[in-house]
Amino acid sequence: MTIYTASTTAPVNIATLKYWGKRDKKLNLPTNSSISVTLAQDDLRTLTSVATSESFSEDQLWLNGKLESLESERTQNCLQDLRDLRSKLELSDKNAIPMSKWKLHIVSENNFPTAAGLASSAAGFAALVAAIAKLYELPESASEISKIARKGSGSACRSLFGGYVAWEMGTKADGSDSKAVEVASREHWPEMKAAILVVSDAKKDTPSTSGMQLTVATSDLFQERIQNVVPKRFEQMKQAIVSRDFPLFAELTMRDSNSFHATCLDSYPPIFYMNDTSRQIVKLCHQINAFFNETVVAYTFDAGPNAVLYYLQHNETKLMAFIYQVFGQNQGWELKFSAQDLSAFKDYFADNIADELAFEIDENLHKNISRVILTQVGPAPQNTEECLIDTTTGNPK
Ligand SMILES: Nc1ncnc2c1ncn2[C@@H]1O[C@H](COP(=O)(O)OP(=O)(O)OP(=O)(O)O)[C@@H](O)[C@H]1O
Ligand SMILES: C[C@@](O)(CCOP(=O)(O)OP(=O)(O)O)CC(=O)O
Repeated sequence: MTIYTASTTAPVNIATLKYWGKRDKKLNLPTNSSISVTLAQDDLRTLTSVATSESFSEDQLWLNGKLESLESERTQNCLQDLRDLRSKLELSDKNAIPMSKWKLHIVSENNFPTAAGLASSAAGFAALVAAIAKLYELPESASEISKIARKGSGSACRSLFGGYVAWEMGTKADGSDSKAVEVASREHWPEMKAAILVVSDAKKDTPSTSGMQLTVATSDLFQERIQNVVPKRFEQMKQAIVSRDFPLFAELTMRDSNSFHATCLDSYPPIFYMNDTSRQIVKLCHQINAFFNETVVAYTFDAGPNAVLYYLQHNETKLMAFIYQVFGQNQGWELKFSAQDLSAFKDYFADNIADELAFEIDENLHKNISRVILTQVGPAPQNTEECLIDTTTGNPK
């Protein structure tokens, strides 16, 4: 019996204008539009292989080597939509293989911790949907496919694109206009880099889905955010990206992270995603920008304490002089920087910063960080020849 396979890698994306709140829980329709930067896949990615064959008896998912349930309504919605599109294709092309009726085997691996607030669900659902779309040879555009990933996890729709991405909230009740679109390609602004400070013990306070439901239901501040703050910011941030205006992009990003976490605190009972370490990092970023009298860094925090710092390549030495000074003892530096780069950061700190410093650096801050992930803006999901499925058995290799 022939087994057909396809494999795709998909990226993580980190929002600079946050999605927080649903107007429809089943379809994952948001209460505001959002914007994100797609990160490079050498550092953070999901690899998903899918297989289908007339001989398979049930849909199965292996995630990081373990069988996982495919029962969740969200996953079922994704599989159903993909099968519907395949079935449409089969009706229009009598030679098409009737795969839409066959079961699927899905094998997926994340090269980073799952469910640790590193947007694994975004990369995970984007990879799942993109791999099946490839297997089914669907002709639909990335924006169309993003609507299916959205049903898996809202933020996953943005991982269907590389570079700078908007999720347009849409207004229709059926969600047909709630999709991801490209704001600018990676090539438009390739200088954008990201440093993720993974805060130890990054256990989630409240899952995103229930957290945002609570905020929608109880926060007064949230109404102000979605009605007056975000719509304006959405346009400004797109403009900042198009014109490569880092100071504006950075200020909007930091303000939006703060605004999102303020609505969490304003929920009742309150939700705390940031912790003391997160707050110290916020303060440090403002101190760094004030020190240089220039915006060299922007922070943003998702539904957890990990910090994502955005900065431009040409400011790397200035920023990393500080960050390496504080977090140099953490893991992750050698993966991206040579010994020469690292000593350049040290020298810059010693020669240009140490004597001028008007604030104290907390020498213990690194103790609350488990590792540093150094990455940059990256491309859309990629087809790959690497396959996690044994093509003779249809099971994981
Ligand atoms: N490769 C994958 N394929 C399919 N589903 C995945 C994959 N990776 C993660 N998921 C799904 O996403 C869930 C984790 O999502 P969760 O929102 O809890 O964490 P997160 O995405 O890491 O954090 P956050 O969304 O707050 O950044 C997993 O339990 C699994 O159901
Ligand atoms: C804070 C966020 O990261 C929230 C992401 O929420 P999810 O996309 O994980 O939520 P569900 O749609 O319920 O799966 C902000 C963002 O990525 O825009």
